[in-house]
Formats: sequence, structure tokens, C-alpha cells
Amino acid sequence: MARILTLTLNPALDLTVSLDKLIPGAVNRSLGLTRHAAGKGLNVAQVLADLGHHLTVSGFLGSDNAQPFENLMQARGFADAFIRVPGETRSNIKLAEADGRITDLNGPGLQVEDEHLQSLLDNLIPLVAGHDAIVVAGSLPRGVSTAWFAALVHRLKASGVPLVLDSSGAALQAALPIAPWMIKPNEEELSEVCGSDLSAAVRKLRGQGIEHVVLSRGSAGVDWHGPGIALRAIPPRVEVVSTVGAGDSLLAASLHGLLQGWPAERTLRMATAVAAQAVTQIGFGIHDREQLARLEAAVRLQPL
Ligand SMILES: Nc1ncnc2c1ncn2[C@@H]1O[C@H](COP(=O)(O)OP(=O)(O)O)[C@@H](O)[C@H]1O
Ligand SMILES: O=P(O)(O)OC[C@H]1O[C@](O)(COP(=O)(O)O)[C@@H](O)[C@@H]1O
Repeated sequence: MARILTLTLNPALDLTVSLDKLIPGAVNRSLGLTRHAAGKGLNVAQVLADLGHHLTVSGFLGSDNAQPFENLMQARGFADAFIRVPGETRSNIKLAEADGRITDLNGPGLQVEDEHLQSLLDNLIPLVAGHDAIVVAGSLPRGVSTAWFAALVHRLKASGVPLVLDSSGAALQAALPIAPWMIKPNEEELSEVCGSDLSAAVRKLRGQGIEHVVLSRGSAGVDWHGPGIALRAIPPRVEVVSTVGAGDSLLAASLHGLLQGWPAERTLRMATAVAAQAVTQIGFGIHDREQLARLEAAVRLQPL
């Protein structure tokens, strides 16, 4: 199995509040609250660990509330390469309604100073060569400029280790010209940075050297454009508990299939099933292999 490095510059404690129906501006009664150490690269790492890989996880972590993250890293056997920063890692609030609708309230994140940026580079760059793939995922905390981020992505790409990117807004825009090996935007994220003609956007991105564009389309499924690959996957209908982590699960399982050298159809079928399973649960990872096998059998694939 592979050694994979994930970078989560802006992790979060995901606080998921379950409620029947959200009425904005009213007193709402919640049904329950769950708390998970999260953030895109950490969520990806959990799925990859369940698929048998060895993980190193890096990024910035607030020293005032690091315990849940440290518990997760220890329980999962992740190598902890996070740089501690004074203050608290943000909490992202997810309001999960009974009909499957999710409202995300994602915080801005820690204030990162120049010394922490330097510590991250000093720690991260020597680690890179020991890995088979790098995943850079999520937003940027305060104090991390898009220019610094782009320079980091550039250095990671120059290492020659396959680089996967999942970000949004200005960070995604700044990193696209560096042509990561694989990207996984959702439709909204891609149209925000590349315009509403998504087919043209995908063609352009592939033309500028991005090998794999995995475009996620929510409940409508996934379009995967790669070398000799133009495939659409349509997931089976599932009971939606929380869509948080669906994209991270899709990315992780797609990377798994690629690293295993599987045919594209097998990879996409499995990744679509892993993502569909993710929406049936709160939290991250593959917990029910029988359900996963049933979902895999029910994924429909079409040429694009
Ligand atoms: N309601 C759903 N039913 C089944 N699969 C889903 C559902 N919502 C999302 N998915 C799967 O999860 C993937 C990622 O979801 P999406 O919302 O596009 O990304 P993100 O979580 O990054 O915003 C989709 O491509 C799809 O395969
Ligand atoms: O860094 P961002 O863009 O604010 O996203 C962080 C949030 O995204 C998540 O990683 C979920 O991402 P996906 O739903 O795209 O898989 C949450 O766990 C986390 O709160």
C-alpha cells in the first residue's frame, strides 16, 4: 500500500447539529450534536487509511484545542506533522436537517504568522520524498496568502510526487496554473473560478496539463476526465444523513484506484460508492463493507 501525505492548512472541528427543520430567525430545537476532528485533508486521510494506506498528515493546528485532533491521529496511526499555532482550531458548524439539507457555517481559521509558515516548510519539504502521493485540500487560514500557497503548491509539484488538489476560490484559482496531477472541484467551485461553461473549463484545464479532473456533481454524480478517460458515474439513491465529507471521500477513493492501477471503470465505480456511503453517515471513513459492496453494484457508469 502507498504512503500518502495530506496537507490540511485549515482543519476544523466539525460540529454537526441535527434538527428536524431549520427555521432561520426562530428558536430551533436540535435533536443532537456530534463533534469530529476534521478538515478536508484529514477526512481524505481517514478514508485512505480505511483503504489500507499509510498516512502522514500536516497543516496548522491550534494548540489550545489540539486534543481531539491528536486523539484522531493516534487512533488512526497517522504520522503527525502538524505545526502547532497559538489559539484554537476553528469550529465549523453543520446544520443537518431531516430531509438531508445541510447548512455549513465554516469559520475563517487560525491566525498564522510568518514563523509558522516557515516551520511548516522546514518540516514538510523534507518529508515529501518519502511519499507516493500528496493531497493538498481545503481553504486557507488567516495569514496564508494565495501567493504563498501557490509557491508551496509549485514546490510540491516540482518534487515529482503526484499532487492532488482540492480547494476553492482564490486558492484554487492560484494553484490551477501549476497543473496538479489531479483536481476534484465540485461544479460550484469550478464555475466560480473558470466560468459557467464547465465542459470548456475541463478541456482547458486538461490542456494545460492537469491529468485528472474529477468533477463532482452532488447527488447527480461524478464526471471524470483523464488520459483516455471520459466517464460519468450516477450514484444509487441513498438516505442522506449528511453530505459533509462526500467530496473528500470521492477524492480519497479515486486516488486509491489510481494508485492501485485499476481500470478507470473500477476506480470510478468504487469512488462513487464510497462517496454515496459517506452521505449516509455523520463522520468520515468506510465503516460498512457490505453496504459499500451493495452501493458499488448499483452505481451506473456512462461514457461522456
Ligand atoms: N445525495 C447524494 N447521493 C449519493 N451520492 C452523493 C450525494 N451527494 C453527493 N454524493 C456523492 O459525493 C460526491 C461529492 O459530493 P459534492 O457535493 O459534489 O462534493 P463536495 O462535498 O466536495 O461539495 C458526488 O460526486 C457524489 O458522487
Ligand atoms: O476548508 P474548507 O473549504 O472551509 O472546508 C472545510 C470543511 O470541509 C469538510 O472537509 C467537508 O468537505 P466536503 O464536504 O467537500 O468533503 C468539512 O469536514 C470541513 O468542515
